[in-house]
Amino acid sequence: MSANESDKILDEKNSLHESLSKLSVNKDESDINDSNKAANLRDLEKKREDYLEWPEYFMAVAFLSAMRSKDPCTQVGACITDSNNRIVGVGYNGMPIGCSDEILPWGKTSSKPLENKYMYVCHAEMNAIMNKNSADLRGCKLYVALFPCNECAKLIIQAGIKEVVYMSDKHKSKPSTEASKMMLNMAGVKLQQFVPKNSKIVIDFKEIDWNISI
Ligand SMILES: Nc1ccn([C@H]2C[C@H](O)[C@@H](COP(=O)(O)O)O2)c(=O)n1
Ligand SMILES: [Zn+2]
Repeated sequence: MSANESDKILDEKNSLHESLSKLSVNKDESDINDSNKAANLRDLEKKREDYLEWPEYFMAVAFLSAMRSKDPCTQVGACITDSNNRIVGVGYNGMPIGCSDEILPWGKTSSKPLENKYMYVCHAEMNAIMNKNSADLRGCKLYVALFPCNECAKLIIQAGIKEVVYMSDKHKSKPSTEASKMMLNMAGVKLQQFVPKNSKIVIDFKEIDWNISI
């Protein structure tokens, strides 16, 4: 055999080898795809593990209702639940029913108390209690974004709510928070700061594959 012929045979052999190894990579990829598909199908036959737990769900409901607030500075939501984990009241901070939130002030820096929101705004906790859809709130839990003020603490206690789960205690050095804590502790209301398991809970209408046109 000539040197030319032997080079040609070697080239053909190499190219065959290359094609075979490409085929085997493609086969590996397709094996991985198949096993991913099988795993996904198996997942659809099992209970989901990444569902929202009750506290996450109730705090998320509180935060969602806060999004209804027209307060330009602080939006607070509250959610009350009974011992069967049923939501029995939801509220957010806003002006009293029948009092126009176009007319009453939303500012807080006027030297005239009547021109600030504080005189008028109903707090989220108050609204959640007033909006209750069950006969009474004895033994219920209240989930709220901000620690309740002293006025709301009185309502919580009188309503018979037994536990407050709050997210932020950022006004802890205010006298109204101190008075609130004193009363809630005296009345035996359990206070628990919420530690979120999810840093984000997202509702993305566009991500949901239900043929929704947005
Ligand atoms: N636990 C709380 C604390 C506050 N709020 C509401 C009441 C006002 O609209 C606002 C406080 O005004 P800021 O001084 O933060 O501008 O937040 C509530 O509903 N519940
Ligand atoms: Zn309050």
